[in-house]
Amino acid sequence: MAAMKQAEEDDLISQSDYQNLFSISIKLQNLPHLTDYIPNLKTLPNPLDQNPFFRPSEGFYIHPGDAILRQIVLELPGTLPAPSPHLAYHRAGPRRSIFFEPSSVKAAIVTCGGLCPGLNTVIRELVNGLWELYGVRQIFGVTAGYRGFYSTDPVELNPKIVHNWHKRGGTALETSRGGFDLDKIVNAIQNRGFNQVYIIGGDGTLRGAVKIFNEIRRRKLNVAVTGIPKTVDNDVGIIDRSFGFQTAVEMAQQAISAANVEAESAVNGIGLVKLMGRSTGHIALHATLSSGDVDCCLIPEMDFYLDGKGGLFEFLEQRLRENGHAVLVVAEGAGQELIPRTDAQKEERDESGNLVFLDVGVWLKSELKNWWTRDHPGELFTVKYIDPTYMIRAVPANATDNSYCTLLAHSAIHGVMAGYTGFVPGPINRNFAYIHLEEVAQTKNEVDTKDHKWAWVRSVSTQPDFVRRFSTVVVALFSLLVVWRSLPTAESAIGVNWGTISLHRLKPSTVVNLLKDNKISKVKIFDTDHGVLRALMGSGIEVMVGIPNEMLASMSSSTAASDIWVRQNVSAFVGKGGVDIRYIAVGNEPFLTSYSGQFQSYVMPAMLNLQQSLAKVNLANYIKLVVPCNADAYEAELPSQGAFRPELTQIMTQIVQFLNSNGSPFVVNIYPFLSLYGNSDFPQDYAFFGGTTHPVTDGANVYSNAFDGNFDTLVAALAKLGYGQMPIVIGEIGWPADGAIGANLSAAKAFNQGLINQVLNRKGTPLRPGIPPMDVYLFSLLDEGAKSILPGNFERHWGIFSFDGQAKYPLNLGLGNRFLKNAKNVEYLPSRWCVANPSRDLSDVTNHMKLACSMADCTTLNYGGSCNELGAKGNISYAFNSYYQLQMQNLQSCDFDGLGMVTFLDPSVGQCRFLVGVTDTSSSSQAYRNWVSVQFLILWGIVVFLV
Ligand SMILES: Nc1ncnc2c1ncn2[C@@H]1O[C@H](COP(=O)(O)OP(=O)(O)OP(=O)(O)O)[C@@H](O)[C@H]1O
Ligand SMILES: O=P(O)(O)OC[C@H]1O[C@](O)(CO)[C@@H](O)[C@@H]1O
Ligand SMILES: [Mg+2]
Repeated sequence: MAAMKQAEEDDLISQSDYQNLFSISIKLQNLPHLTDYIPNLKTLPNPLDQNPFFRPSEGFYIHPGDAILRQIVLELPGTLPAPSPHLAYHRAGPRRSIFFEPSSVKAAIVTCGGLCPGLNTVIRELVNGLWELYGVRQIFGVTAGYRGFYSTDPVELNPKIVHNWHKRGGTALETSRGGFDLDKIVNAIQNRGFNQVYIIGGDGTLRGAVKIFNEIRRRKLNVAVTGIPKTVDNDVGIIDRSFGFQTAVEMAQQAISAANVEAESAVNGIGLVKLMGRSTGHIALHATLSSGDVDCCLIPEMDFYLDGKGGLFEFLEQRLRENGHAVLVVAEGAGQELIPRTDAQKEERDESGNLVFLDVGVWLKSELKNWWTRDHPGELFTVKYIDPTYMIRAVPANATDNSYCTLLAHSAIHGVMAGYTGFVPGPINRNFAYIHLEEVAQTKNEVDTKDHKWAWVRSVSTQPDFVRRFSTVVVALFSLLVVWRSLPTAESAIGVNWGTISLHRLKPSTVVNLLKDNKISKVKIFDTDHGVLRALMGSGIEVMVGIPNEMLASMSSSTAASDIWVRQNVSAFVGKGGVDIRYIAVGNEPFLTSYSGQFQSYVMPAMLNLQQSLAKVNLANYIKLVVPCNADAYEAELPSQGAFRPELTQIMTQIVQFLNSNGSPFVVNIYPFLSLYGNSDFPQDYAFFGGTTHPVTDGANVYSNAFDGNFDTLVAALAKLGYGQMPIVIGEIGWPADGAIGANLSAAKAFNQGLINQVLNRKGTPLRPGIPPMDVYLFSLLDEGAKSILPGNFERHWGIFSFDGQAKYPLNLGLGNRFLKNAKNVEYLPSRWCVANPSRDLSDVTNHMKLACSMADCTTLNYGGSCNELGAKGNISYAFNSYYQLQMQNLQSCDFDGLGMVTFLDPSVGQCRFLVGVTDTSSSSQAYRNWVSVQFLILWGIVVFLV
């Protein structure tokens, strides 16, 4: 009885929880409307008022305030889950007033990209809906995708023509990839007098639609644009699911059944089915769940491997032994990084620029055969490979998808007739909503391999998780912490430095997701920013935190100071579900020559105090103290003669002894770029990894790159102190992509990829052959626009990602993904830029520019930078925009005494990117902005005074 009462009480929500629920903040997402840029458009009553079948009753029309919440699962009682504020979208459906006179409507419908069941239904229902609901009579189909706008005449459509189309697969309008020519498309829309444009397509198409919408808005045309999301892969974000997806899953059943029959009817038979899904495995997952015949499902979101313990072959071996057969489903994008490719194949793209995949099914089939012949020579074995991919997407939609397509088309029409533009209609939590085109174009829907659906797939099939594990002996030793974590033969790992001296700072949780998406499992930060540490909690990522040089004096003063620091910054975060702190960097390059020894005497005492503090909280064996040194701590003509700088010999001896007794590695930062930058005689190719015409010969050893030479100089220096075997971690290494001659995208890519390949190939160096550095932390993850440019303008451009988490170039980190994945869910400010007003005389702009650039980042404008060739006006616009974004697009910040103006057209030219800021106003970015505002006032005062 008491237990029941308790359970009832647990189910009750207290009054305060209700208050909590109703006080949640909700942000209604922006939905563009024609009146945003064409004021005073005439409205008309909705003709549905007169429609005998509808006879709109109370509540029929959608009210402007009707909204759909994106997240409807709340956690009560207790704190509400992220995100805060909760996002809401305008509800789709007919409006009381419309902004188009039906007789003046000229609608265009186009389909782009690959096929998908239901395309013809959407076209048919657009035609029927426009015709029947609103009385529109001029409806045209644009043929063969985007290129059709300008290369062929459109075809006139009416309900009679489209009558049977929903029963046909494919698209009666034809489709294509490529052919996106913005000017030609918008000119054609304008010339042909289209005022409603319905664009049906996938992620690429929607990105194109965003550009068309922006251009139409720039030209202030009375033309509404909507993008209707099409994808058989179900990879479009925000909406519940895309049309055609259910049909595809249903069709896949036939292939899986056939594979099962073939497998069952053979001795040691394997049925292998490839399904579509370039970057997401939704079809494979759902087909597996509903079929019940599948033994193993492989999707792009999950790595797998073939050989060895826990691998695919081991699993299949067991299945064949138990059942005599097995069925394997693989999504086309799975395992792409495992398939060997020629250089040409690595670059091959389709007309739209999508990477062309190799056939994972054909490859798997051949690997399976090789495995069996190798391990079971002479034993019967059959693999039947079925590729139903085009059959699946070429069929007409099933009943569920057909009715979905109908609602989708009608939602689009209602929105457009009501004057909305630049939007996508789609179901969110089973209610149709209008979503900003750009938001949809940027969001991807991937399979969440941590949710219950994927867990269920694994539990039904008992397929492996394909996570490589240490042997139990190693795990036991590891947990006893007697293992020398830095065994010279251990796998090297690529990690990254995450610095936060930024003007536009991404949310820490966004950055942690970026790390996870890129499978980066080691990160080095320069302090113990609690926002960053909180975001890293539970991520499983190993972290090196840092104590800034300025704090060394206090750390060295007493164990009381180090106790507090450890308690507040380390013990408060480690533990189950916490941050996996593995290293504490005591200072950052504290022996740098330019510091003239100011931190030198604090390092050892600080380490000793910190070691004691760690011991008090039982962390001394798990967390290692290290001292990242710059490579200027040692010197030599030739690597074998390497020695620490004479004035450092004593302290280095103490440090190295300390590191050795605690099982810690030596951490060094090596920058071949700086050698090249600071020395005009330095042979350029020696800085990279592709071989050199200027090798360095050191006795029997020949060095072909600066990194190896530098590394071995350190090895020799350590050997002189008696620690030639000490493991070495590269704390920072990288190449900037902008801001100097030689700092560009291709050089940065060549250096970083060369380095990663060399490390992962375990080549080692002449003094440590076959033993690469223990870990390598790339410098850096993101650009930091607020860094001092004393060393050079390049200092703000070290990121492999730009400040907003967008990959600058394709880079294979060797961690499982073939390329870098961009940050997801970045909350940008609106797509607006501030530029120089072309109608104004700009001769008085100098002070404005100086001020803008003293606060915002203009380093790319200088010689060697990506925006160096903009010309005078372009430079001004760039400076204005950088400042405007820094000020969170505050309208006044684009004034510049009337010389600036806001534009909706992206002024970026070639590789010169005019940024749009991100909306996070948290922590240090805000602090920095406050700081710059003060500086601004001071500077402004000075300028006024000087004038
Ligand atoms: N970033 C972009 N900007 C402008 N147009 C684009 C962009 N990406 C793709 N497009 C254009 O959109 C059209 C369709 O793109 P794509 O071939 O990638 O198919 P999709 O719409 O993504 O559909 P799916 O991949 O589901 O078949 C093509 O005409 C292509 O040129
Ligand atoms: O062979 P095509 O027409 O380029 O299309 C193949 C691609 O289109 C899709 O069906 C939709 O994106 C993918 O699943 C597939 O990779
Ligand atoms: Mg696509």
